[in-house]
Amino acid sequence: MSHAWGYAADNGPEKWCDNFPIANGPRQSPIDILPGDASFDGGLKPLSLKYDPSTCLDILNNGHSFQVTFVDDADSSTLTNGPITGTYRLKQFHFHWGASDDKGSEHTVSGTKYPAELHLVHWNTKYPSFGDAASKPDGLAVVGVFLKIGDKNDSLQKLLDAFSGIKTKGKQTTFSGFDPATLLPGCLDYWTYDGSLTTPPLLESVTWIVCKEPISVSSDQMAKFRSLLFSAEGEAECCMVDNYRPPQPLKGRPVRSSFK
Ligand SMILES: COc1ccc(C[C@H]2SC(=S)NC2=O)c(OC)c1
Ligand SMILES: [Zn+2]
Repeated sequence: MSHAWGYAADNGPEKWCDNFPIANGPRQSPIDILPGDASFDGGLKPLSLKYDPSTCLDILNNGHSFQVTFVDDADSSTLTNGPITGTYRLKQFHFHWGASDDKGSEHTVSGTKYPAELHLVHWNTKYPSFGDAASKPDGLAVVGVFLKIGDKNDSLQKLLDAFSGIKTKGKQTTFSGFDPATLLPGCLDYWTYDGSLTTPPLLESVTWIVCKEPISVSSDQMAKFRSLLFSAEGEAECCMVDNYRPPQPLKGRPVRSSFK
């Protein structure tokens, strides 16, 4: 496999196990969520997501997706309650999407793929840093939100309007005052299970919290996602599409729901 992992045939998800054997581990993500097999857990608390737009720092094309990064040196933007204990700080959010509207999400629901999926990445403040937390079994909590084709999403549009500055791999621009709460669905019912990062290093450190309700995105907006490039300036252009890992074996893990 070429050194750098990616999503192409020669370096994509089917090849990641060559350099990252945990790819075949016991708690890999994403998964296909089967609502009928999930167990309602009345002990699960509602999610408490409290985000401060002033902690929004920049927007970056990292060559795999685009991400918006937050200042995380204080408990300004946090996730508490839900299935987790303690306080987790928002580090970044990013997306996964397809080359067409019929695919793109990482998690699926009864085999249904959504055109895109948002990941809001939080780290457990019982550890000194994000990097340290990323290697611990309770280190990270990622909130996943599905995107479904429908009305234009004005909050997403603010991200898309910044794409001119981050078209190629490695490009980054300042991006301030964005409130990630505007990307959340109205209903915060969720499924939760123990999983992993969905890209190398595939660390099994994520408490997954997948929202049942999707947010909307228009087909024109999805086309704009696909205008980003995996490639760097000056390289042969490679459209940033199909940057999703397919569902992985559940291996006996319980999936709980916060709703009946
Ligand atoms: C510690 O090193 C990493 C590496 C990659 C990602 C992003 C991956 S993991 C995910 S969920 N979705 C993605 O695309 C990380 O995010 C927490 C952390
Ligand atoms: Zn992700």
